[in-house]
Amino acid sequence: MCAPRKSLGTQNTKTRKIKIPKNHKCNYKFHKSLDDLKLKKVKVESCSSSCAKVCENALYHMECPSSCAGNCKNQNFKANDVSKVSVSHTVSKGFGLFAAFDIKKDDFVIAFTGDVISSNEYKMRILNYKKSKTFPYIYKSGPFYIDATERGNPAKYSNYACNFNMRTEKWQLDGKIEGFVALGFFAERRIKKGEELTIDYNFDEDE
Ligand SMILES: C[S@@+](CC[C@H](N)C(=O)[O-])C[C@H]1O[C@@H](n2cnc3c(N)ncnc32)[C@H](O)[C@@H]1O
Repeated sequence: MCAPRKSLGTQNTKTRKIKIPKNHKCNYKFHKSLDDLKLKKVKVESCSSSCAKVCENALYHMECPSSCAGNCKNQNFKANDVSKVSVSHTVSKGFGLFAAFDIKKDDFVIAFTGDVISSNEYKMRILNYKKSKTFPYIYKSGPFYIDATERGNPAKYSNYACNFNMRTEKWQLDGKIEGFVALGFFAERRIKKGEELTIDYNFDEDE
């Protein structure tokens, strides 16, 4: 049977409204408690090849630094472009994410963004969300969590499907704390405009 192994939970989508910020540039907000850990920052070198979609950094799932030349194609997370998607109601799953254009296989679709928090902060927030009956949009990111509940982008509306059409990749970003991995949704196959965009909720199961 095709079913997600993680609990899907419940939520009230009838009373919620969806706002998609148009210029959502500030994609990750690292919680202040992470400063106390005095973690090193990741240093990604500019690549010597021509920063194509498959430059040497991209092959190792590392986004190129800003210092790479103007034509660099490996800047997906910094760009935080949400123009390839739209959010609409589905028949039976609440809101869902949909392709606003045809998308080629292996193309970057959208990053899952939000507050980057420690596991202690995660535990506190989960309790508070429970108390306030707020549905939590949270995924694990290495030893941290990304909480999109208050500050996420449309990626948080991705529903689960066992024959998902977006795979989740974990990328390292220049200047961010060591251990943090950004979650990017990439087209697993060619996707037609209007198709619902879905992921596998079990992508972090091995952690
Ligand atoms: C991360 S949210 C996805 C967006 C959500 N549909 C919404 O309206 O906010 C996860 C929740 O969506 C619903 N969902 C996701 N995939 C589903 C599926 N395949 N079938 C039924 N409900 C699903 C469940 O309520 C789940 O807890």
